[in-house]
Amino acid sequence: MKLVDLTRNTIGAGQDGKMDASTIQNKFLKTNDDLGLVAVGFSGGQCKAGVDAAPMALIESGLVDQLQNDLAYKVHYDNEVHAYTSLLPSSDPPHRGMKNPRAVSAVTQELSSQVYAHAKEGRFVLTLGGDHSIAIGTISGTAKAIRERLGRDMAVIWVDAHADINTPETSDSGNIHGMPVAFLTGLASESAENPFGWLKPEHRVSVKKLVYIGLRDIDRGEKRILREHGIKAFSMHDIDRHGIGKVMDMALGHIGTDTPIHLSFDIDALDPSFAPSTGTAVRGGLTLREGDFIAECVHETGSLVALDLVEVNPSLEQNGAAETVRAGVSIVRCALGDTLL
Ligand SMILES: NC(=[NH2+])NCCC[C@H](N)C(=O)O
Ligand SMILES: [Mn+2]
Ligand SMILES: [Mn+2]
Repeated sequence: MKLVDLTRNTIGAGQDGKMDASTIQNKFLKTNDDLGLVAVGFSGGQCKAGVDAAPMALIESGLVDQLQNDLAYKVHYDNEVHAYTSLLPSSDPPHRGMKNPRAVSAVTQELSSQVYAHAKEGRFVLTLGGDHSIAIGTISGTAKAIRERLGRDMAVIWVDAHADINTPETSDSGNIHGMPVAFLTGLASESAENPFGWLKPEHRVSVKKLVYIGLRDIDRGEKRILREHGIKAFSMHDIDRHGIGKVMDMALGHIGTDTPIHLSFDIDALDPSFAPSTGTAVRGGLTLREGDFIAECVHETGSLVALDLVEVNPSLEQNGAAETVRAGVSIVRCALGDTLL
């Protein structure tokens, strides 16, 4: 394992006169500047149309351009927003109360191997969603690649108003975007008829390496799951009490310095005044600055290996769409090492 190289921890141009992708040396990636980008235009984990248009909106607002030109990343991108239409079943009746189970399963399985292919090369993986069900694909893909490359388990920081840890049985809505964490941690029962039977042990993450930030709308069954498994969670109440600085110290302290981190950022973690265009907005959320700060702190660890940005829905609250997209771009930039100075 590479140690943090303090000589690179300087601001601006390196010795060769070229900008570094980041001044923070990443401990777990092959290079500091290779970035795999996957754009996922998928909305089947919930019922509102429009979240599939987010990757295009983010890219059109200049995200890829900024990653390449401002932040000096080598972006590996197939120039396609994947809708996975050929994988979608013609008929997809509910299963154990889940809506669109076959579609979500097929799409996340394919996405998992796309993310895996980037992560296996030692690249940072940025995935633009789509609804949060896609995290079944992204996190399983990075977890598997990190195990194979480094022989390590990966941690997940889940920034969200919601815990998304319903099992099909505890879910009231049947929307799979409220369940990805249950499948990824193996908490959703693993009977033979599980549509996510393709998820194998190497795809999973431990509940012990899972940390939530920003929670404020948790279903009854989810509260029980969080309590029973002693899952680390920082709610908006905790952020009000301690401040975001202390909360980040505690969250990162729980993970430790020797563990690769996958950050899954649901834009609805932000208060609707900053990010109104999202399918399940909840009042009382993070300020944009707090969201950026979370992303900056995770970047600073030098342990971040992947980022998801999900649940931007430009067709909702049309007046706020541009602002929500801008908030998403800002979070991504901060997680990738953009700093003010
Ligand atoms: N990724 C999200 N925005 N999830 C919202 C989930 C809302 C609710 N807990 C449900 O299970 O349906
Ligand atoms: Mn959410
Ligand atoms: Mn979510």
